[in-house]
Amino acid sequence: MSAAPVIPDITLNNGVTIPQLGFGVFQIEPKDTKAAVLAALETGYRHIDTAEMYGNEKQVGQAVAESGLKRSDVFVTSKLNNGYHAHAQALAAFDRTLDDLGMEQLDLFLVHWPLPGIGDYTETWRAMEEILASGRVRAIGVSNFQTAHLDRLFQETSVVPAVNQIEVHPYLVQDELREFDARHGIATQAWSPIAQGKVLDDPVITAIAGRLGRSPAQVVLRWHIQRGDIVFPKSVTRARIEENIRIFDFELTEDDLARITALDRGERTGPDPDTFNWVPA
Ligand SMILES: NC(=O)C1=CN([C@@H]2O[C@H](COP(=O)(O)OP(=O)(O)OC[C@H]3O[C@@H](n4cnc5c(N)ncnc54)[C@H](OP(=O)(O)O)[C@@H]3O)[C@@H](O)[C@H]2O)C=CC1
Ligand SMILES: O=C(O)C(=O)[C@@H](O)[C@H](O)C(=O)CO
Repeated sequence: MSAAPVIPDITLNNGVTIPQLGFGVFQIEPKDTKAAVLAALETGYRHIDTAEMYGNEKQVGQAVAESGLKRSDVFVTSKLNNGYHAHAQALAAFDRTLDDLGMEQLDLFLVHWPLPGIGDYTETWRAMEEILASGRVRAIGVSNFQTAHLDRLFQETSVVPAVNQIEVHPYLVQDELREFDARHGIATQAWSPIAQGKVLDDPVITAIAGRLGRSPAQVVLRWHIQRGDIVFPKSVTRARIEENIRIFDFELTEDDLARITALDRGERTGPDPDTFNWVPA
């Protein structure tokens, strides 16, 4: 196989850098996770996105440890699960995440969901600020926060989140929230970047892919990269893991970008953050 592509870094608002393309592990069974993450690291990915909710932090940690790479060469993100928003529980959950990953320090820790109907995410965020101050995580951020949730954090807490990880793909382009993030120095991370496959047979995308001799997934991932977002497609399929990283040797035109953005139809594949208040039993 040819040399691994060079993946650009994005500099977060506290100076920490993160590879713009990573590898997501949602819905990868624990038994399959180590092999998938090792395949991604062998292919050249240096950024893994996991969460306590995914039940595979241990296997992510094992893959990083067994990869032969230095710990500092791999950027690892995890997320605080929904049942642990209270201050003491958030601190304890972070300890468990580090233990499960088998790491001394995490690169990025996120509040997974705001849960506006049940918790007080400002209390949660103060716990995150304490974790940051402890030096055991290099950056903290949020996930699925809408502008009103962020505004409340700005008013009542001190540290501006480094990232906001939200659902973004051609059927949910989220330009208003992305612009709000950017105005406040928050990097946007686009989850479900290919909408779990739902956008790949769209005629606009297949036509651009055909013209460029690329796959639909490569075109969509390239659209995210040129918009400046951070992405981490998931796959357990070696050929797709390799395909999804080979997006740094071609460019979409301004017209391609605009045509893909115009596919927006406000369609979510996942829950709506304003109404999602699920906590594990
Ligand atoms: N913060 C949050 O609330 C959320 C965060 N996330 C994060 O975002 C990551 C990515 O999102 P995810 O929901 O997994 O969905 P993705 O948009 O990454 O799509 C994954 C699906 O697409 C398939 N696929 C991957 N590559 C290709 C390809 N080149 N061609 C065709 N099909 C392909 C995969 O199949 P296969 O594996 O069989 O190859 C899988 O079914 C997650 O893994 C997680 O890390 C996701 C959801 C919510
Ligand atoms: O994958 C994630 O990070 C999620 O938060 C999702 O699992 C989300 O909670 C969901 O899809 C629930 O049905």
